[in-house]
Amino acid sequence: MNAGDSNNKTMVTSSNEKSSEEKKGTIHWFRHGLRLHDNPALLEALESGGDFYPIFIFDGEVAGTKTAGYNRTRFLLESLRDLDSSLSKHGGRLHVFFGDPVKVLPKIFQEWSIEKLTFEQDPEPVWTARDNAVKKLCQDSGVECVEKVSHTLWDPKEIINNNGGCPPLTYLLFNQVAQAVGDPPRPVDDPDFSKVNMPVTVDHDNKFAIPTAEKLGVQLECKEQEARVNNWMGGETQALNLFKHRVQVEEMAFSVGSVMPNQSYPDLMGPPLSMSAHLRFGCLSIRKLYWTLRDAYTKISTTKPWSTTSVVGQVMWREYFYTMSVNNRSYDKMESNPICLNIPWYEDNEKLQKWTDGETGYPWIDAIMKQLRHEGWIHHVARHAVSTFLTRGDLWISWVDGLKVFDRYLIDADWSVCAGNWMWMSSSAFEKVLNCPKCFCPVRYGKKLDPNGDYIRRYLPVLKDMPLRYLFEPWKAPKAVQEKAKCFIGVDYPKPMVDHNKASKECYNLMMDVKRKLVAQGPGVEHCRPSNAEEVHKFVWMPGCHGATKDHGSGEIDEDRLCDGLNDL
Ligand SMILES: Cc1cc2nc3c(=O)[nH]c(=O)nc-3n(C[C@H](O)[C@H](O)[C@H](O)COP(=O)(O)OP(=O)(O)OC[C@H]3O[C@@H](n4cnc5c(N)ncnc54)[C@H](O)[C@@H]3O)c2cc1C
Repeated sequence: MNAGDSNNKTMVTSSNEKSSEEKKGTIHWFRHGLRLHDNPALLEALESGGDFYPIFIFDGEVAGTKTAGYNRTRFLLESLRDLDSSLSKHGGRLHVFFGDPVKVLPKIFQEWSIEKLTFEQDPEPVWTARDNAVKKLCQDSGVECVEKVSHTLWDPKEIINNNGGCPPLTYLLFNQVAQAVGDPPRPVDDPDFSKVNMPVTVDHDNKFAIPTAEKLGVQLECKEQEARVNNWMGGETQALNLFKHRVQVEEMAFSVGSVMPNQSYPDLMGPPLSMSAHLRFGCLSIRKLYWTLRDAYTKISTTKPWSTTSVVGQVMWREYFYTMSVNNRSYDKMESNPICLNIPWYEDNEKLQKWTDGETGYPWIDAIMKQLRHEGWIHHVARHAVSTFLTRGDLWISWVDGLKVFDRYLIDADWSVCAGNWMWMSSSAFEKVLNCPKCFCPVRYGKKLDPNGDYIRRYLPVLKDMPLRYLFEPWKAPKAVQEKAKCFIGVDYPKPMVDHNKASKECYNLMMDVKRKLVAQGPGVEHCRPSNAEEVHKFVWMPGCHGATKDHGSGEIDEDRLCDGLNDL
């Protein structure tokens, strides 16, 4: 047996209680990793020969279903349908069950004479109790249980062990530890179904069928979700098509000495190009993405080694946030989270609701929040805009509240990646660059990224006839202009909920207070934070913004020194 085999990162629970003649079936249990390619646990199942049963179990939580809104649920169901269709090309099908895996599995172990269960490691601590219970169940019932690492590039526990037992708290440190551990494994071969028999159970009652969102109790949240303007579709087939396209785009960028065109030249209006939701559900293998891009980069940029500034470096952010969360069940909280600073955020449900509903009165912020609800995906730069507005930029409301909203509406919302990004952006950093009211001004930032206002007009049709001059601050439009645009501010579209100039200065001073108190307390709490200002500049889209702040002691901020590069707006 392969227990503890660290080479191929396999963890096995086994028992010899029953003889192998009595049992011949193998189950591969899909949870994340909703793909056939680069799926080492699936390969292990197929290697066994005999009867093979691919399954998925809805237990009310799997793959983040507990908190998912309509768009993410639909994305998951599409991914399952795609998987089912791919399996049917090999003569099989996906068998879907409902209930607690510890109750569902014993029945099918018996009914299908199962001797082996395989699954991909779900590294986040929210899944540990479930998987430990299933491993124990296998042990008790004499079923070999094989778990393989392929949702992440490295086994997060290996990184933690190599960092002296604790997670690397900065991205820089994470990269150093990962480098010391060595290259991640390359993708494994595509599956070969020729050795197995896939019994397709007659299912007159459709009891193994993939349910609808309604059956799962998830309803459309608004009519725009049906329209699918930007058509994000789940499934391995979609993921691989998109991947092919993305590789071409990245290769083209490498060949002209550029990196990360998706982030450097944000296209808010274009067709979906992001792979994050496919990576989140495992429709696309992270190792396939990493190695294809790294190889392409190395081939083209022969002089410069691949680096953390390329899209490969972006993928490392995902690893970093996953690794940090592994031993931390409170990673998505503030008070009980040992790597998050406690900040006395305001509690203001009314303001939180306005932000959630896209009714802040700042069109740039509201358009983003509408897109989030309608389509389930918003660009990285848009995430910066709304996360800073909610937290340190304007409203001084906890990142945990923002996380809950993202976790419901984003199709790529990952328990650890989402919380990690919110924590990093909002609460635990005193980097001057992040404490920059002008950089994150909801008017200036929007003008820079949506210079013609097309994005705002698409997601806020109520403002479609507002002249560009007033589009980002429509409250300044004279009454006659509002009348002509058929949009009265305060009636058809809200007045700004806060005055950004005042609110951002208050937030700045509050953040400085937190900093002063922490400094006075002596050696600081080790917490998740940016490594340095340069990293913030790479992570957050602030072109030309140098973030040089000067606090005159009285809380007065020298705004001209805050972000020289944005003066041209
Ligand atoms: C407040 C906030 C919340 C976020 N929540 C999530 C989330 O729940 N899930 C999620 O996948 N991303 C999240 N991100 C990160 C980022 O916005 C998305 O990963 C990115 O927009 C995906 O676009 P892309 O696929 O074109 O990225 P690319 O630039 O092409 O990067 C390739 C892949 O690297 C990973 N990646 C890139 N940036 C990051 C990052 N900052 N952190 C972690 N992984 C990254 C993603 O898997 C992405 O698909 C969040 C960012 C912020 C500021």
